[in-house]
Amino acid sequence: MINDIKEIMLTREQLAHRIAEMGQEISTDYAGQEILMIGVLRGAVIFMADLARAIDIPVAIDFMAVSSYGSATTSSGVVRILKDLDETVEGRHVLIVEDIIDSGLTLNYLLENIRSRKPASVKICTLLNKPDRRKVPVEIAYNGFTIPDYFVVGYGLDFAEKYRNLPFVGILKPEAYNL
Ligand SMILES: O=P(O)(O)OC[C@H]1O[C@H](OP(=O)(O)OP(=O)(O)O)[C@H](O)[C@@H]1O
Ligand SMILES: Nc1nc2[nH]cnc2c(=O)[nH]1
Ligand SMILES: [Mg+2]
Repeated sequence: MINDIKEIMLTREQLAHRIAEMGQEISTDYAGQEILMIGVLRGAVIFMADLARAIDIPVAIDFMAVSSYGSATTSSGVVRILKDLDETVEGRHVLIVEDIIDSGLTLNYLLENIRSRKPASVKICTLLNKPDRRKVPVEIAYNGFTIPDYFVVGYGLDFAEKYRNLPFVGILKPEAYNL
């Protein structure tokens, strides 16, 4: 598996260091309050597990799964909910947690959807941000790393469901795309 990686972009130490910083910043910003962290399945799971443990105020966690907005056909920005929240959002401080923001279409939809449920507040936290690929603007409150437009895997991010369990973020060798 590691032989499929051309280059490590973010080492496990860099990830751990930055996530500790993000956890402290979030704990300070929300001091005296409680957060509802909403992870977007499946990529965000690994990041969210580490981030939650870097936060030292009370957090509840929940997850949503959405369908991708379509590949070959149209990129309409319409996202379908495959798994909805179990928790109620009304009156709570929501932090949406993502592994990566690319076109912004997924989050643009999710943000509107969560806002319609009347949270006390809602902010976005992402590990990685690829601004070069943005199609719709997204306001990010907590951004781990801004990265150039390479397809990356590891630390939750997959290629065809593989590589999510790598402890670092890396760039695949071209031959690894040939399944
Ligand atoms: O900004 P966008 O262009 O909308 O792209 C970002 C989304 O795409 C990825 O999810 P994916 O659909 O690959 O599902 P996964 O998390 O299960 O891998 C990623 O985890 C984000 O949710
Ligand atoms: N695995 C993976 N999924 C993505 N979704 C949007 N950008 C990326 C990326 O660079 N890697
Ligand atoms: Mg994916």
